[in-house]
This record gives sequence, C-alpha cells and structure tokens, in this order.
Amino acid sequence: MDKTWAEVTCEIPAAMIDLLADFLVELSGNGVSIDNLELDTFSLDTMDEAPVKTVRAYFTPDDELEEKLAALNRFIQEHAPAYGDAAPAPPTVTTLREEDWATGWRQHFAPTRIGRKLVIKPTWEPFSPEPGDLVIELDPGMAFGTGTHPTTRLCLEALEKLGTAGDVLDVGTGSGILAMAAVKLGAQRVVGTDIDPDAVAVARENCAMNGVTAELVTTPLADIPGQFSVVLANILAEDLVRMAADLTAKVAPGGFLILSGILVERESYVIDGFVSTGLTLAETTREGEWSCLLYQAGQ
Ligand SMILES: C[S@@+](CC[C@H](N)C(=O)[O-])C[C@H]1O[C@@H](n2cnc3c(N)ncnc32)[C@H](O)[C@@H]1O
Repeated sequence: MDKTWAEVTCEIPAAMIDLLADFLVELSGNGVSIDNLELDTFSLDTMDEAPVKTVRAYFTPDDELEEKLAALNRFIQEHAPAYGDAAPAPPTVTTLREEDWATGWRQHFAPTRIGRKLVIKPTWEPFSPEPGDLVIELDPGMAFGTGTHPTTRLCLEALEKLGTAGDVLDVGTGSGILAMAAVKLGAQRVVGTDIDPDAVAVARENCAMNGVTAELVTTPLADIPGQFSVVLANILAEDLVRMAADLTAKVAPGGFLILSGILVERESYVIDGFVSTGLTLAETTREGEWSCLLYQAGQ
C-alpha cells in the first residue's frame, strides 16, 4: 500500500510563528513550511502587517496521530490569545500520498530575498537574478540555517550592511549559510566552525554546491588561530555569554562581532555578559521576538 502523510495546517497570528514552528518540529519530528515567505511578498515590513500566517507540518499517520493533534490544538488554544487571536481555529488535516507530499512540501519554499542583494534559493526553484544579486542555493531540512529563521536573517542583514572586505569567522556555522554569504559578499578568507560534525559535513556540501571556498572545521573556538574583521555567532544566549571572552579574542582591532540567537527578553542578559569585554555595542536590530547585537572592538 502507498505510504501516506498527514498534512496538518494551522492558521495562526504572524507573531506566533517561531513558537508554533518549534513546537511542531518537536511534535512531528519533521520540518515545517510557512506560507508567504516568497520573494515578492516577504519583507520584514510586510511580515508585521500580515496578521495571519499558514504553518504546515507533516506527520506519519500512526496510532499516536490523534493524540498529537489534540496536543497541538491545546497548544494553539492556549497560546494564540496572547498573540491577539481570541478564537483560534483548530488545525485541519489532509491526507497526502508519499509522492504528493514530496512535491507538496517543496512548493511552500520559494527564493527569499534577504537584505538588498542576498537571495536564498531552494535548488529546485528556477530564479532569474537581478544584476548584482548574490544567490545562495540551499535546500531546507538538513542543518539549521535555511534563511527562513529570523536569527539567520538578522545576521545576514548585519553582514551585508557591514560589508566583509576582510576575514570572517562564523561560529556555529550550521548549514554554512552565513559563511557562504560572507564569501559571496567579498570576504577574503572565511572560517566556519561547529561542534556538530554532521553540520560541518552539510556546510561543506553546501559550499561545494555553491562553488564557494570556506574553511569548515569542528575546531573549538578557543583553538582557532588568528583574528577576524567580522566574527558571527548565531547560538543560544547562554552560550554567547559563556563564550564572551573567546569570541572577543577573535575580533581584530576595529573589527565587528555579530551576536544572534537572542530572545528579546534575554537581550540585557547578553549585553551584561559582554560589558567586561571592552567591546562597544554599536547597534541592536530585532525581528519579532529575536534580537541581534552588533559590537565593535576598539582600534
Ligand atoms: C542556530 S544554529 C545557526 C546556524 C547558522 N549559523 C545560521 O545562522 O542559520 C547554531 C549552530 O551552532 C552550533 N553550536 C552550538 N554551540 C556551539 C559552540 N559552542 N561552538 C560551535 N558551534 C556551536 C550548533 O551545532 C548549530 O549548528
């Protein structure tokens, strides 16, 4: 008999996307898709204006599906009112055949423009770049970092604004998305490190697919030699604070440190954790519940 999937569709307030997506990934063990991340319709401005978003998750129909759907409905009913939806609709379920799932899942991903020049494009999508566009090909679903998460987007925007004429260090490289963007934006030398060897393997494949050269390693941060004009770290707030001295030591005089992965409510915790480093907080950018801090080292 053909294998089938249960496609579960949730209509939720836009500001609740991250919360629900995390819950769904945990519950289903699969990735999720979010509508309206298309190139033409998505921008940070329109995201705030769009009141409702569609999030889809994919479950294998098994004995636990009913239970999981009930847990999902409870989660939505409990949390959506805090985001302004007093009467959230329960999720709907459609059964998909394996072959429809394989193509149906893909249809929810489209090329996404981030900042002015960067475009993240799924490998299967045709795309005609504008002059000056820097296109990164990336398939969702392997390592963290497909450009759809606000913490990644905030880093990419910061990186594009800074320009990357010198050397760049990407701490917690995941899919390698930030490392690849740094190369495309003109960095001379890019080093990406991750504690997860699988992520490094994926990042290497992605770099090869995009024809970019970066040094991708599992070397612990403290053991990476040299200093860099830009250091990026999109990891958890607690890790950023724990690694504050090592991250700072890697920033060249006058260079920049971009910190992401910080919930807005944890922003002051991270800022406090970097006070003793001597770096200057140059800019704070936010998207939804996520915050990104840009620090600069003295000359
Ligand atoms: C949120 S993902 C970021 C991926 C990508 N850089 C992006 O911006 O989308 C965080 C990554 O950091 C890695 N990581 C966590 N702690 C780390 C550490 N102490 N040193 C290096 N990598 C770390 C994780 O394995 C994961 O791949």
